[in-house]
Amino acid sequence: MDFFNTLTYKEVLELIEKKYSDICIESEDINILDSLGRVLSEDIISPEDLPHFNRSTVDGYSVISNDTFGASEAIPSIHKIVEKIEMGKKSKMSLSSGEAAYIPTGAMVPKNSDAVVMIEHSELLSEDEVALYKGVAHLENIIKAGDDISKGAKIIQKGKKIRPQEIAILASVGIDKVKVRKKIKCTIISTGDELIDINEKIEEGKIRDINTYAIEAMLKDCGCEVMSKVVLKDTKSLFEKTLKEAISKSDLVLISGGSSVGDRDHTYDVIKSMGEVFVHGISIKPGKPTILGVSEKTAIVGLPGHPGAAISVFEVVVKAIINKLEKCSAKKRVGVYKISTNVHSAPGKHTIQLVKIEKERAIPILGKSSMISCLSEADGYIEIPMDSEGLYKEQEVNVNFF
Ligand SMILES: Nc1nc2c(c(=O)[nH]1)N[C@H]1C(S)=C(S)[C@@H](COP(=O)(O)OP(=O)(O)OC[C@H]3O[C@@H](n4cnc5c(N)ncnc54)[C@H](O)[C@@H]3O)O[C@H]1N2
Ligand code: MOO
Repeated sequence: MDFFNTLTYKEVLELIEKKYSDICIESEDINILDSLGRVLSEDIISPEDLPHFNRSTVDGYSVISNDTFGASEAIPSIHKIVEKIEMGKKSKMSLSSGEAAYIPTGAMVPKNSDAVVMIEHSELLSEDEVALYKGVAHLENIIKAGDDISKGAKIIQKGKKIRPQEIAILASVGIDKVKVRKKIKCTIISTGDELIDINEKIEEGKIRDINTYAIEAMLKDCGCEVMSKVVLKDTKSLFEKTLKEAISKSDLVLISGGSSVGDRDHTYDVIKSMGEVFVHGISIKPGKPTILGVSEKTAIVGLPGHPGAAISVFEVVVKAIINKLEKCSAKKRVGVYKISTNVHSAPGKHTIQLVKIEKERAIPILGKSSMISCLSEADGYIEIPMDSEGLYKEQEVNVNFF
């Protein structure tokens, strides 16, 4: 007999897409330097060309390329130096045939010039005359206006999580503020008569509260804001009051423990009394007794109490919910490795197997989901789909990094 109405992992991901589509996190305008790790809520259109003038990519002599045709070590082309271009200044000249202008890397190429000869291939004959020992092709050593980014082009798509690379591109076209999703407001509720805080004296039968700390750290790592966290005894009335308050001030409530079907496991009933429960049981290992629900515009997740299971479910389920709420397109950081040994998986279950990377091999870390030591040893995890019988030694696997 099974008290759970277990769904497949794929079905759960589809329900996340459907059931949380009405929850939309508002946007705010922020300075680009504060936007690291935030999710863009608008497409970014470049207001200008980059570069916005033709620039030299080398130190040398700006010329008309045709003039240098056939130039070599034996027969250089001789040019009159008509200008010494300075950085940050507009070139004053328009080159005529037989002329050259000295130009530093990054400076503005004069009018009519279409190539630059590197300084290594030149010899000053006098103050205003230079011999060029190498011919250059049209546009050689020049980056043209708009070559990198053209005005009006979409340079970053909405939904992108901002990294230093995005800050660089925003700066390059003079954008100092962007619209991003506000931080998701979260509340953590941990339940369990046995739980004591980390600075209390340990007694037999008591368990130190790990999950409140781990969940807060994971939420912060995802860029969420933890509004409050509370540790409760397994008392239904207190649980109801706390969840009601949490729903009123949060976009996402994470509950740890009490998600199974024991007589002290109230999470399912309490969420149900306040809204809809659409998942109770997922065919994943670990993490079967996971609950997903929604009340008004708040997503509610009941995580299994075992810390290993709670963390695994956070990785594969809660992160998908966070991405959904923020409309974020970020992908997981994945590496392909060979597995060091055969791995058996649970038939009919989507298995989340912790691994560490050593000598370019993914090594499974075997232990129960209640064993916390495995987590810190792991560099990431692999997912073995429910229709697979396991993995063979040396088979290639995708490692999702923590
Ligand atoms: N009859 C069944 N029993 C259980 C099943 C099942 O399918 N049928 N599934 C097992 C699995 S798998 C898990 S995981 C647990 C999850 O149960 P709960 O979510 O109700 O979690 P608790 O019973 O409250 O706690 C389980 C375990 O984890 C410890 N725990 C709880 N909270 C914390 C915390 N904040 N920090 C550290 N450790 C915590 C708790 O002391 C228990 O040892 O259900 C199985 N049972
Ligand atoms: O979620 Mo449980 O073992 O699958 O820890």
